[in-house]
Amino acid sequence: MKGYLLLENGHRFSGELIGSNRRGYGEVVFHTGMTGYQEILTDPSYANQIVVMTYPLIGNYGINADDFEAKKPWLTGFVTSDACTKPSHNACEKTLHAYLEEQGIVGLTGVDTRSLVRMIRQHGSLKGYIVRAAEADLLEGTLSYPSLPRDLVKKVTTPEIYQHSIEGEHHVVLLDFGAKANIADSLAAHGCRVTVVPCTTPVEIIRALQPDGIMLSNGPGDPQDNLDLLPAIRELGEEFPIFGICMGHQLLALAYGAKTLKMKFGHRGSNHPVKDLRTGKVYITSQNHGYTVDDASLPNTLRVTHVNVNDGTVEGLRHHALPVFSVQYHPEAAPGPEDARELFLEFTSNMNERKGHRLAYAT
Ligand SMILES: NC(=O)CC[C@H](N)C(=O)O
Repeated sequence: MKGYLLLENGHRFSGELIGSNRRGYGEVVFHTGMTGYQEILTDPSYANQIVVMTYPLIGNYGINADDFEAKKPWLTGFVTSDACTKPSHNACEKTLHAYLEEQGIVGLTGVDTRSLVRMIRQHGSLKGYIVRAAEADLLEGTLSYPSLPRDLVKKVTTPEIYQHSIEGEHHVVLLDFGAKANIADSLAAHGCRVTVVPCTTPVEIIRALQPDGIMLSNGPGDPQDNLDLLPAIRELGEEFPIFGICMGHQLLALAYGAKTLKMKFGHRGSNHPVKDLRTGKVYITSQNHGYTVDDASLPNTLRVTHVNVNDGTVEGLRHHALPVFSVQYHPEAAPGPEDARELFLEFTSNMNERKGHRLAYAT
């Protein structure tokens, strides 16, 4: 069935509807990864966004049982140039089309994604609807393009505390702002027992879990919609090593008094170069964010450790005195390169050091 992506600037892009034929509304963003669409579909950070894949052929290895980043997709639409109907992979369980349909997500394929992405790059991010062609003419002119909801993190966070892994040398409490599964998996792979908690869990409850360190996860929407969560983050930083990823990085920066800004169209892809200013080393990283920490607003307590090689934006921060650090990119990748995995070692070494100090205090 024919469908359209109707953009708030009045432009429309045509294609074939796939998946659910429910109308989809969201901020239209693009991702430049050649692979990893299953992880992108289920990364909660895409809540209320319509994701356009710039790589033309998507769906060619189908959907498998292992690569989900969350139980369900939170995005509101998926746009491709060519969605493959005959996937081939030994782990493939279903087609992209079947998965979108089963999850109630609308997709649009056969779209001129090149010109769509050029438009987004020129104009900045745009909001849009995916609708059936039959509806489009009736709707156009009557549609409004409201801002995204401001409670997205609270919508996607776990409703209750749960144990992700029960064995491990270090106990990490993961504050779930919309966490990708691979963050907890990567912690477990680095010898951590992980307890996942709702983003609003009070500090006393976190303290009672006796963590060795705190992980602040990725998450959807504008970081400034979560100012109520900042006092707890500040308080936790006084007591525990902290590692923040993406939304976790932005909230950490806000907690110490920095500001965040909306970027023109963000960074979403699997090959963003990031430089570690301490070593001069460049990492190829996986990214998905539309906001950035404003380096001009950084307080004296925070140091920039990493910058984006393409546009110079802040990619990593460290507290000047506390074992608290964060990155804007995704060291857990999924999808993407694993160059930055060593940050998990930095976190476990901070937790070891804290244990050393505690032992020293005890003797
Ligand atoms: N992946 C993330 O955590 C994204 C953080 C935030 N929602 C942004 O777009 O910048």
